Amino acid sequence: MNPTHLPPRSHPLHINGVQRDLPLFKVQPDLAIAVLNILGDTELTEAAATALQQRMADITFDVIVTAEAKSIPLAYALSVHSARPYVVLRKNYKSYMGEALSTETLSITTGKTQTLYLDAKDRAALQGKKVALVDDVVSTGSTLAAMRTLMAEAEAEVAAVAAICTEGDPEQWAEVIALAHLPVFPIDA
Ligand SMILES: Nc1ncnc2[nH]cnc12
Repeated sequence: MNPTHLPPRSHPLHINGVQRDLPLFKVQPDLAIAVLNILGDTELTEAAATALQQRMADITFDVIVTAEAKSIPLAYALSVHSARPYVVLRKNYKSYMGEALSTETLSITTGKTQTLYLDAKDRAALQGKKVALVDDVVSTGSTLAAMRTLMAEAEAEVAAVAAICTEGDPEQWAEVIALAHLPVFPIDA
């Protein structure tokens, strides 16, 4: 409890010299999360990409892979910093994606099942390549598991997993290169 005995309404985040107060958002009747949304936040995205690029400097990877939508700016910035291309796993199938691969994931923010698609041209580009999986927040691991499934089907090797934040149980995410950890916030009945 904070001094006023009210539950916190935001959570501070410090990334490579940039500070933000993340608003708390109820995702289940008994649980809130501190929401990180880098869309439109160039300063935070750049700070995170710079720090992650440094942490990944010794890792050999050919392509960055992320999932739509909030982490696309991070993948783009990391692509510029590392001079590697990036691939976005899509949440909706479009006809131009050809014979795409697909798999399912459960979103903590929407509580709904989503499908991730790997475009046929990206599938060809990833075959036999080493990839760095990138996300804004690794939370339940559902998106990460779906990304791993698609990489296995595309015959790409996962060389690294990187995120701005992990969330929940920190020990579960020891393999993830992350810049901060977010607690989750149980809500009393
Ligand atoms: N704390 C968080 N902020 C934004 N997106 C998330 N997805 C899962 N946890 C999240």
